[in-house]
Amino acid sequence: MSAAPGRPQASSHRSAQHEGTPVIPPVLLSARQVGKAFVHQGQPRWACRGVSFDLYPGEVLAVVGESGSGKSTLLRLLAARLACDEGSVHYDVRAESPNESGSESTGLVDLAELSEARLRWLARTDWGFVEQHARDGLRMNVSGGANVGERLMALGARHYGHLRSEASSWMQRVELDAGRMDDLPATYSGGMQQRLQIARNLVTHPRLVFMDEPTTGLDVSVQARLLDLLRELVDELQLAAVVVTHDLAVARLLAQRMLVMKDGCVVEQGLTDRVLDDPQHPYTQLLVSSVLTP
Ligand SMILES: Nc1ncnc2c1ncn2[C@@H]1O[C@H](COP(=O)(O)OP(=O)(O)OP(=O)(O)O)[C@@H](O)[C@H]1O
Repeated sequence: MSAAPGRPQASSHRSAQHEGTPVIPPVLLSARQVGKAFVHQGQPRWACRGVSFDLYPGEVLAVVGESGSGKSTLLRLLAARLACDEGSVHYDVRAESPNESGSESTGLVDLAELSEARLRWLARTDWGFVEQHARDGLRMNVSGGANVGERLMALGARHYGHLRSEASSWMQRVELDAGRMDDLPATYSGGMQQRLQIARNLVTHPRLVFMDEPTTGLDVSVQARLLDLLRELVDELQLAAVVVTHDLAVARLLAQRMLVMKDGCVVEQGLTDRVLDDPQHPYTQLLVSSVLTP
């Protein structure tokens, strides 16, 4: 395992603890100088570059910026859906993840060093990924209940009665009528599909959920209720999340911290209230004032 740079080592934690300094919780996800380039008209062009931050368990980070600023690319790098061209992403891998060779590391591990089996395990159990368009995150040809039960089956659950009862209870938890569990998702409204996608992701109690514009494109009233629901679930389940949004109100409501991206780079980061109430970078000031100005 290669340690992420720039982080205090275990011994310095111990001495800080000794002196009565508050103990820093272990990092869940760590990005260091993360970058990705795509070829555009024969030339590589950086979609995002030089992004660094640490995310702690139970913490919600919003990534904001205008269209094309690199938010979704960053999210896909963090979730190992894309490989970094520069830098690295480390994740706190649990001991119970599959370890076929018996030699794979646990603790904070570089995602680039994980086997396909371990990455698949993370994606199906310890992580969730909520897509902007629910149909990209659902299996549209199986029932709503099967969509929720599927991730449990990936963990080895086979008892049909248990799978149905878990699916039913999660559907109710996201305010869906459990009586619709045998219906195909295509027969659900957009807001219902999004709630189903959230249930599908949370059924395995992931520690980290990636969300790409989770409420964009829905009616304003549906959006407001969905945001409340997400906030309740994040609190109740102590989820860590990285939420990509162009909507500063979503960042304010869901996230304790935020990154502001422009042209693939982070121009400002900090506590959400501080960044939104006292933006330092001219671009953040512009974003904030464009929302406030009628
Ligand atoms: N698969 C790809 N191939 C080529 N270029 C890409 C690819 N994905 C993203 N890009 C480019 O990378 C840049 C950043 O795109 P990205 O989708 O990450 O931005 P974004 O901030 O999420 O935008 P939006 O809010 O519109 O989704 C854009 O210039 C985009 O055209």
